Parts: sequence; structure tokens; C-alpha cells
Amino acid sequence: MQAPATPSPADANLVEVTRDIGFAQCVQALKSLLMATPIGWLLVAWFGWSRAPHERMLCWLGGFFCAWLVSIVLLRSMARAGPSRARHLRHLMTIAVLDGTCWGAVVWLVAGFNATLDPWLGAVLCGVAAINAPVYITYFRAYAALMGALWATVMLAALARPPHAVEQELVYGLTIFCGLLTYHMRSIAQRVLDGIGLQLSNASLASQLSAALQLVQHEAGTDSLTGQPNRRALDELLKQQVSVSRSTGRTFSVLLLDIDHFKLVNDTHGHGAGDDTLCAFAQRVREHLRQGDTCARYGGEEFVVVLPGTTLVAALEVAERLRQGVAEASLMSVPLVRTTVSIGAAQYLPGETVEQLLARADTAVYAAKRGGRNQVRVPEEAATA
Ligand SMILES: Nc1nc2c(ncn2[C@@H]2O[C@H](COP(=O)(O)OP(=O)(O)OP(=O)(O)O)[C@@H](O)[C@H]2O)c(=O)[nH]1
Repeated sequence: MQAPATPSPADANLVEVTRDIGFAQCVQALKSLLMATPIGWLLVAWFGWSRAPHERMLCWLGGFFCAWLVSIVLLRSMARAGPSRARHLRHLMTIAVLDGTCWGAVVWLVAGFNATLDPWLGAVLCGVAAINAPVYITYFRAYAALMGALWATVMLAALARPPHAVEQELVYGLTIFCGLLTYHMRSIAQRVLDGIGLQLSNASLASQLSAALQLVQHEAGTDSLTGQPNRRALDELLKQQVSVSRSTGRTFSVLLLDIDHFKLVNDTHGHGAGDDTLCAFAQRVREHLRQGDTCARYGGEEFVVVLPGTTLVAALEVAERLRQGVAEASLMSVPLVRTTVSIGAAQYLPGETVEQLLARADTAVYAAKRGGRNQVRVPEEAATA
């Protein structure tokens, strides 16, 4: 035999949240209905005034008015604090019972005096039961309380009268109608709640998916060793800068950084220390950049710095700051790793591609290496211009 499925804590939480939402929706709908209730009294008063004793009619109207006022006060206090189910469940049940009892009292006080009025009152009570169904659809317990109170009052009224004084058909008919309506309402209410639960779990799934997607996108564009943007993210950024430059004329520059004699670091201290040196190098570079500048790992011991809105002259100042920042203090103390960096600087030229720009920066790095390393160079055409 299959064991009954017990809801997981996450499921249980979802069920609770769904019930809370259902409760809040029910309170909201009830607010509008209670405001419209006096129309129902007027209808009964208009049709029953000449057919039932006035003092009984006034007694019913007065009683209903008092109960209505209490309901309004309770609803207002719920609205002020927000319709919290844990806090206000009793309020909602009280309103439902008061409403049901007051409508049921129609039979007690107004019915049994006129053959035309009685079936008409029966129809009014069936209407009340039907009109309340959509209002309480998201909180069935309160609907059951309303219908229970209405039915019990009608039954008590029938029992309290001398035999045959009250139209028996009215009571039987109402009982069948209320029973059928409540029975069907139960399953419809459950389906509505299931729908709310489904919406909630879809929304939660969608937000989990979007968070996972953001993480994957971030990881796809991040170098796993240094935590800096990788070649892929760099390509995207450069393409974006090119398109901004084409549409607005705003220029940008790049610096290609190549650590000097990095092979020696690996050979002397091991590959692990080499990895740590790369991380420390990336960190050092970041410390010398502005907020909007980007340092991406281009590959191996090469990094590219993108400087939006920067001319070659300003880029050379940044490059010199970086060169000095790397050369003046050791990158790591244990093991002691001191190194320098060769830098090629290039400003984007209108019409060139990302590959052409990087190739020009690369020739500048090559010139820096040939010139003795630990220096900043520009592409030859810029140097001679
Ligand atoms: N530890 C470590 N080493 C790397 C990584 N990527 C590339 N390297 C090493 O970086 C070194 C680059 O060496 P070369 O291209 O000869 O350049 P270099 O020794 O820096 O000399 P110059 O560039 O001419 O100054 C190679 O030994 C690569 O193995 C990495 O992710 N981690």
C-alpha cells in the first residue's frame, strides 16, 4: 500500500501562504458586498411592508442594521492591520455568522404572514446564498459558517412556529438549495485555491530560474582564477564600446598588459604560486582603476584594461600609473614575488574592428618587450603622429 504523501516544509509553507492570500481576497470582496447589503434590506422592506406586521419588519431592519455596523467595525479593524488570517480569523467568522443569522431571521420575523411574500422571501434567501458564494470562494470555512447560521436560524424559526404556520416548502426548498450550493462550492473553492497556489509556485520557480540564469551568465563571463571578466565578456564589452563610439562619437582606449618574465615565476615558485601571482596582479590593477574601467583577463598572463571615454593621452597616464603600481611593491610576500609589466596602449580609431584595435595594442606590447620590458608603448603610427 502506498504511504500517504506528507507535504514537504516548502509545500506546507506554500499552502499557508495560499490560504493567507485566499483570506485576504475574501476580506476584500466582503467589504464591497457589505456596502451593498442595505439595498437588500430596502428590497425586503419595500416588498414586505404592506404584507407583514410593521413592528416585526422594523425589528428585523434594526437588528440587521446593528449587526451590519458591528461587521463594518470589524472589517475596518482588519483593514487597518492588514487582513492577517492568524489574527482576524475570528472576526471574519463572526461577520459570516452575523450575516447568515440576520438573513435567516427574515423567516423568523417577516415570513408566515402572507402567501405571496413567503415564496418571495425564499427566493431572496436563495439569492443571498448565491451572491455570497463568489465572495467567500477563496475562504470556504467562512462560507460554511454563513450558510450554517442562515440555515440554522431558518430551521429554528420553523420549529418555533405552531405546526404548519410557516410555509414548510420554503424551509425544505431552502435546505436543499443551501445544501447543494455548499456542496458544489466546496470543490470549486478548493480549485480556486489550487489555482492561487499554482500561480505562487510558478512565480517562485520563475524567480529561482532567473536567479540561476543570472548566476550562469555571470559565471560564463568571469575568469574562474582571477574573478575578473574573461575573454568572452571582454569581446562583448569591446563590441558595445565600438557601437557606442559609432553612434555617439565617444572614443575609448584599451591597455594590453603582459606580465614580464612570468614563466620565471612559475619555474621558480611553482604553478600554484604563479596562479596566486595572477590574482594579486589583477587585484593590483583594479586598485588603480576608476569605477567605470574594466580589467579583463585576455589569456595566460595577459590582461586588457578598457577605458571608456578616454583618449590616448589620458590612457597613457593610466598605463604609467599601472606600470608603477606593479613595479613599486612586490605582488606577493610569501613567496616573495616581484614583477613588472609591459603595456601597449591604443585609442579606438573610427571604423576599425575590435580585432584591429587589439592587434594594434599587441604590437605596442611587443615593442615594449623589445624595448626592455617594464614600460608603456603606443602603436607605431600613433608614436609617429
Ligand atoms: N600559473 C599560471 N601560469 C600561466 C597561466 N597561463 C599562462 N601561464 C604561464 O605564463 C607563462 C607565459 O610565458 P611567456 O609567454 O614565455 O612569457 P613571459 O615568461 O611572461 O615572458 P615575457 O612575456 O617575454 O616577458 C607560461 O609559462 C605559461 O605557462 C596560468 O593560468 N597560471
